[in-house]
Amino acid sequence: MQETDIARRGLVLLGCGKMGSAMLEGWLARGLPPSSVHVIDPSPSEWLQGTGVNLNGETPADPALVLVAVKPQMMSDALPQLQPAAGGPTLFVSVAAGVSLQRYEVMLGAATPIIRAMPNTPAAVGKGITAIAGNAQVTETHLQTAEDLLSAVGEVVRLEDETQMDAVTGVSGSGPAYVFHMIEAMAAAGEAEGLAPDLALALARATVAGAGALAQESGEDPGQLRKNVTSPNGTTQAGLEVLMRDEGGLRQLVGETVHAAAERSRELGRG
Ligand SMILES: NC(=O)C1=CN([C@@H]2O[C@H](COP(=O)(O)OP(=O)(O)OC[C@H]3O[C@@H](n4cnc5c(N)ncnc54)[C@H](O)[C@@H]3O)[C@@H](O)[C@H]2O)C=CC1
Ligand SMILES: O=C(O)[C@@H]1CCC=N1
Repeated sequence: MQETDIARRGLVLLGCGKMGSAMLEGWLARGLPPSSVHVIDPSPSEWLQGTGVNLNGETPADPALVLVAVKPQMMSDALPQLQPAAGGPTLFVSVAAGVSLQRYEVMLGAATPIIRAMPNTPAAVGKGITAIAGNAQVTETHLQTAEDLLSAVGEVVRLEDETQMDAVTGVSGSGPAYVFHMIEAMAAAGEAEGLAPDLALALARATVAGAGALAQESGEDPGQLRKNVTSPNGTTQAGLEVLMRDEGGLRQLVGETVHAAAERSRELGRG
């Protein structure tokens, strides 16, 4: 990461659990100096303690950016401690599911530039995707600052409308968990077909990773990539007939899965 405003004025990370750590790991790996990061977390992990970041000490009065990564349920306890940085030049970025820009404006004041972001944990290896939407105080420069930071750990997309954030959360925020479960399910199925557990897991993991990389790098439509694997009357066709049965199967299950996650995000938004 280049010498940026963040490297000079500092970044405060409020909450460094699974998502905060995933992003921090990505930023440090890409050259953000640990000395510019100030983490507030009452239960720091061993990994965090070994990173060299400033931990639970005094934070800069006007950091370039405050990244909020506590659980939505902890927000009203955790956020007030950063109130002194609000209303000035500091940009607030929150990754909490379901917490609306309007709720942040109530807590931080409507004069504060606030960006709501939805990242995902592949950020830890630079392969995340984050959607962002800002309040009325957010300028193009703020959006670019957030994009610079978040693009260090993967892709960034801007949303036209904050209400799209619930659907984004259902697809890409929670999505890695669905894919990890697919790996678990394929490995278990391999075992059921007689493979040793280690071998079944290695095959499932490499297949999901390889298919993901091919889908990303080839630029080919995923439907065409699927057809490329499927020989007429061959093994894949036999498998897909189960997975895609009666227009239902996986497509329906994934639809219900994403809908449930998006609905939960809407529910969290209602407080
Ligand atoms: N885990 C994921 O894949 C994703 C999570 N998110 C969002 O990220 C946020 C954090 O989620 P996770 O990292 O999964 O949860 P987590 O429970 O792993 O991390 C939350 C962290 O906040 C800390 N904390 C608790 N009270 C605090 C306080 N008063 N001040 C400062 N820190 C405090 C906890 O010690 C913990 O380390 C949530 O709002 C979630 O919606 C967003 C996208 C993906
Ligand atoms: O499960 C959650 O609530 C968070 C938000 C998206 C992924 N993890």
